[in-house]
Amino acid sequence: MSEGALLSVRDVAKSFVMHLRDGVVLPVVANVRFDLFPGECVVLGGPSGVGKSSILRMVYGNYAIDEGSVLVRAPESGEVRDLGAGDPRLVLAIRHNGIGYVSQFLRAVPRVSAVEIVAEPLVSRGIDRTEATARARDMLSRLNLPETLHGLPPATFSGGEKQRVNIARGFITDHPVLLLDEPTASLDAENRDVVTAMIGEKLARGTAILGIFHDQPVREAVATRTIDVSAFSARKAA
Ligand SMILES: Nc1ncnc2c1ncn2[C@@H]1O[C@H](COP(=O)(O)OP(=O)(O)OP(=O)(O)O)[C@@H](O)[C@H]1O
Repeated sequence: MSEGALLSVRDVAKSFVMHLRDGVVLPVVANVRFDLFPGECVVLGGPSGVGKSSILRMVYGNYAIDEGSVLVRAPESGEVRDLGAGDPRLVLAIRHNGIGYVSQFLRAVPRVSAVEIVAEPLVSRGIDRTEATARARDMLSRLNLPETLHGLPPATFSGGEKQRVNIARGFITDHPVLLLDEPTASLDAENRDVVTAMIGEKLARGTAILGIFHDQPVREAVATRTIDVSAFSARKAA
């Protein structure tokens, strides 16, 4: 692992095997190799279908990898661990205090209010519920979610309202590495600016961000480096 990096992806390859289609193999990426350092926002670029989301999901342990390693530095001990080995306990431990993830869509939890969804990561890390709730409300207000919605379950919220609940939940903790999959896709210009500012604050505190941003103004505002995923295309190489 590179000196000072929080995440090192080393020679990762991934194919999808379509079991319902006679086991057809779809190679996606190969030889994926990059590092992520504190305070940088690395943007995954390249055309649709090239494998950007797949890389994020492999780094988060959602997709198993076929080859290579995903090395993560533990926040307290500094110990380096390989998520690519596919140990589910390690994946859960790293999600707890190592890597945060804001997916494109909020997983709707029935009957749980927006403010509880946002406060939950703090409560599960031992923060008092009253304080966690207050911080969740502040973050939702900063993202312009009307107070009347704070106490309601997001199932009936608009796409942009759900996305803001998702962003608030992902940003409320301080994971050293934060993965963002198109966090501003459904947002209006005002809320895009709020999220851009929130990303800047995370970077200033040393968080390392890896993300996909189709929205060009946001991408230009936040990116410190871009990786063109076409360079890792397994189909081109095949
Ligand atoms: N779970 C899956 N099963 C089978 N194929 C998949 C799966 N996930 C992704 N793929 C395929 O892998 C390729 C890369 O998909 P991916 O979503 O990573 O691309 P992307 O670069 O993020 O695209 P976009 O910019 O359109 O979101 C695509 O051809 C997609 O069909």
